[in-house]
Amino acid sequence: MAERTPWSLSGALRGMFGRQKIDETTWDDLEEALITADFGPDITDEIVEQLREQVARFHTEDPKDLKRMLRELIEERLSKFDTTLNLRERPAVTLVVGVNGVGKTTTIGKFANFLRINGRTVVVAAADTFRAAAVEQLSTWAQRAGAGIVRPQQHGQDPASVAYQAVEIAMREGLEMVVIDTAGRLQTKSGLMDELSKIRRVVEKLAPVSEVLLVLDATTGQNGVAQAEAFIQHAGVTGLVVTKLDGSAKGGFVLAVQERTGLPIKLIGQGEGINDLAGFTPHVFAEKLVG
Ligand SMILES: Nc1nc2c(ncn2[C@@H]2O[C@H](COP(=O)(O)OP(=O)(O)OP(=O)(O)O)[C@@H](O)[C@H]2O)c(=O)[nH]1
Repeated sequence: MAERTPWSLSGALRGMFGRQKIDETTWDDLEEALITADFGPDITDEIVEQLREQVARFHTEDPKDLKRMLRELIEERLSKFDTTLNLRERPAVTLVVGVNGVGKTTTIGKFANFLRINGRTVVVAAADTFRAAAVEQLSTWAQRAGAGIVRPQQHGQDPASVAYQAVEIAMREGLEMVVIDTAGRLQTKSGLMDELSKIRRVVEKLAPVSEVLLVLDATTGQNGVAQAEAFIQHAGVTGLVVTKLDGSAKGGFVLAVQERTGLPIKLIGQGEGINDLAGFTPHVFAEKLVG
């Protein structure tokens, strides 16, 4: 995981854990820190209440105990979801979806690189067939990652046919991973959402889709949860990727989005570099979050 962790609560909690004893100010400060970090009001209330109970039960007044309890509680809640990527099929097909500009193409570049480092053969499909710049951007990433690419043969070609071709090539050439980039779309545009269902249906004529990853930008905060819902309905999302955590103070978004959608976070993006992508490990994340 990258070193920069602006989403860590440690700064916000420093004053509070620096005091001698837990008192009412401690609880106010904790609540404020959790709200600021975008845990959302409901989860914040639940966490504060559970910690108050634990502190009373263990008769402790030591802020260090409270810090440990907070870390453990967040880890326990994050761990309720299975964050492992399911890439056992051959080829394993991953469809990447999300609204404009959240970081889909960048994530695919980093993901292809991650798979290559782990010894997998990869082909990416540029199923964003209207934006030539998007195809070029993906092509540059594919080259850097050492992955093959299937591009549209003409402007505006049916995205489903590009995805289909990529899977076909993977099957013919024995490539292990297919990662499909899709055009960014607003969750309100039903035509574009139907297009996603079509890509999926067409690909499934050849091979099952192993993962449908919905990319969410951490800086959008709770709004991201609303975005997720339409995609879950139309694209059969299996996991989330949270990007731009490096530019966000909203580490709590990770727990909020997981609990509110019921979908596991499978990858996190923390920068624009090819190595700035990591699998999601609740223990590591909770430790970095609470400090
Ligand atoms: N800081 C930071 N920037 C990121 C991250 N991921 C993506 N970006 C940046 O976000 C911007 C948009 O990324 P893209 O990958 O083009 O987003 P997209 O979702 O494919 O965009 P569309 O194709 O327009 O839908 C680019 O400037 C990326 O460099 C991240 O984890 N951290």
